[in-house]
Amino acid sequence: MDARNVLRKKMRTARRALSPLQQKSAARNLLKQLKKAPQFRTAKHLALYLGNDGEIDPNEVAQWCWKQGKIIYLPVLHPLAHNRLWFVRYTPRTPLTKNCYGIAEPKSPYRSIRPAKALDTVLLPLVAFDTQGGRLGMGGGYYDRTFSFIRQFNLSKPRLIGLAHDFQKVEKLPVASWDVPLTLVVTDAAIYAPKNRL
Ligand SMILES: Nc1nc2c(c(=O)[nH]1)N(C=O)[C@@H](CNc1ccc(C(=O)N[C@@H](CCC(=O)O)C(=O)O)cc1)CN2
Ligand SMILES: Nc1ncnc2c1ncn2[C@@H]1O[C@H](COP(=O)(O)OP(=O)(O)OP(=O)(O)O)[C@@H](O)[C@H]1O
Repeated sequence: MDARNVLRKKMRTARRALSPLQQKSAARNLLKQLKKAPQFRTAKHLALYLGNDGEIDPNEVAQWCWKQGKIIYLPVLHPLAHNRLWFVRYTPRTPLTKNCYGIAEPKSPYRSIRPAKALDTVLLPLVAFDTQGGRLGMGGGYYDRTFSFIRQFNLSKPRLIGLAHDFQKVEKLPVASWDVPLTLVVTDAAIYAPKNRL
């Protein structure tokens, strides 16, 4: 197994070991930290995800966003384009179904799709992160492929904010040529902003 897979395994096991009570408290603290970030507060069209596999859960964030009148979206596995994501409107009444990984996603993706480039901010799940904007995901390359246009055209939007439990921080991740750097990482305990990216 290569070093990335060893790290993935270790972090995923640690995430899954959290109790429901620890998850609940982490989710609340995450919202507290996120509210301090202007890149989140000012976003109108915002993507997040449904917690899975011990990931820090953005459910509290979603509730708060709806109250604020923000419009939120969930990633849906693209039915045609290989390993890419679509973003579909998510409301408290959106019917969900499980995708091939067992992760819930909106049932009728053809309604209310928003192009990735028209999102203000994306909250990304991750397996491990470093404080220089590095992100290790589940290994499908979904987010990297979907947001490669940001680097390609040197855009400032959408802003990519990684969400994690604080223990998912590592010293330094190897950077792959296709990695799209994160604008920020927000955890239950802190906000990490890469030095040259504020
Ligand atoms: N909550 C959440 N939603 C998400 C992601 C995510 O990381 N978290 N994704 C972020 O990209 C996309 C889905 N990507 C995924 C990639 C791999 C696996 C996974 O569990 N792989 C298994 C084995 C693969 C298989 O069953 O064929 C594994 O590694 O154990 C899950 C999701 C879109 N939605
Ligand atoms: N922009 C891209 N174009 C082509 N291939 C890509 C691109 N981005 C990633 N990939 C491919 O996807 C695979 C998985 O990448 P990586 O291990 O970095 O995924 P990840 O960031 O951990 O996963 P995810 O984004 O799904 O959470 C790699 O083998 C890589 O070759």
